[in-house]
Amino acid sequence: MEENKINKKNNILLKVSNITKSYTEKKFLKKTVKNVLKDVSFSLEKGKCLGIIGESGSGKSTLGRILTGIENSDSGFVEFEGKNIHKKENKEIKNDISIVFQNYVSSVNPKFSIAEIISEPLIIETTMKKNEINEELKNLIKDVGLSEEFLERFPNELSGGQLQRVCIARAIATKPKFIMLDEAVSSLDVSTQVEILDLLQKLKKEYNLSYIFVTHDLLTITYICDSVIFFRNGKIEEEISDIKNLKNIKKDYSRKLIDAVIEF
Ligand SMILES: Nc1ncnc2c1ncn2[C@@H]1O[C@H](COP(=O)(O)OP(=O)(O)OP(=O)(O)O)[C@@H](O)[C@H]1O
Repeated sequence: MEENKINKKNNILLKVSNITKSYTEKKFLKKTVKNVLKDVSFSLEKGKCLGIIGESGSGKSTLGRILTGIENSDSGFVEFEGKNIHKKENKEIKNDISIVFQNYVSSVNPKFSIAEIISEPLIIETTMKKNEINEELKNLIKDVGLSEEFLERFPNELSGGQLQRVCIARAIATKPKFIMLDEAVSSLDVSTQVEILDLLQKLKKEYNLSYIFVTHDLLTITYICDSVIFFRNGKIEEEISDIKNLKNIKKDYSRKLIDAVIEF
């Protein structure tokens, strides 16, 4: 039992402890403080996919920005392999973390070719030479299920699903250990969603990745995640550590989210 606990501890990739975050809003010269995240704690095991589901405005994207180091929390901390990601001396952790957003169109520069879009992180974050980058681009585009000729194209010449594949290729380019997927399939039609989720499953194995999938869609979670957190008003309402036990949820709010899917 004790050995189990130690193994589990060694296997933690991301540990989130007591995160709080508030924003101050000005309305008609009056300042109001909105508490968006309230004492949020959880962890992600290596090689796993954790789903975070909640209603619109519950704070999922804010949490995603804090977990990836884009934004600071007011209190609490996020550790990646035991190191605080918000400390300057640990800034190299950023290379181990990537993000894929819902809006693939605004995520890319329309004036850049697909080759330029995918190579951007390789140019910024690695010391690879031009010919090495060109070779790597061919591998990456193939790994996301597109042919080499796509490298010459521009974003407006791709479908939504193809462009999201390009964003995924860019996200895996520097071989991160962790990808935050923020509503990454929500803008796609259902059959393309399944294709992208299958691709993410394949890449998870090939690249040894761990995911957090932030979404309002339970079907996406049941398709790809190992565990799920139900998020409400900036707080964890309930956590199911094995997605197979989803039927054992206790809280009314989680039940409501599940029933909404079943009715659909
Ligand atoms: N930079 C900001 N300044 C002020 N308020 C913000 C900011 N970012 C988020 N908020 C507020 O924080 C709350 C949570 O927003 P967030 O985008 O994290 O929720 P969400 O669960 O991801 O919602 P959705 O699913 O609609 O994207 C909202 O009320 C939002 O208006």
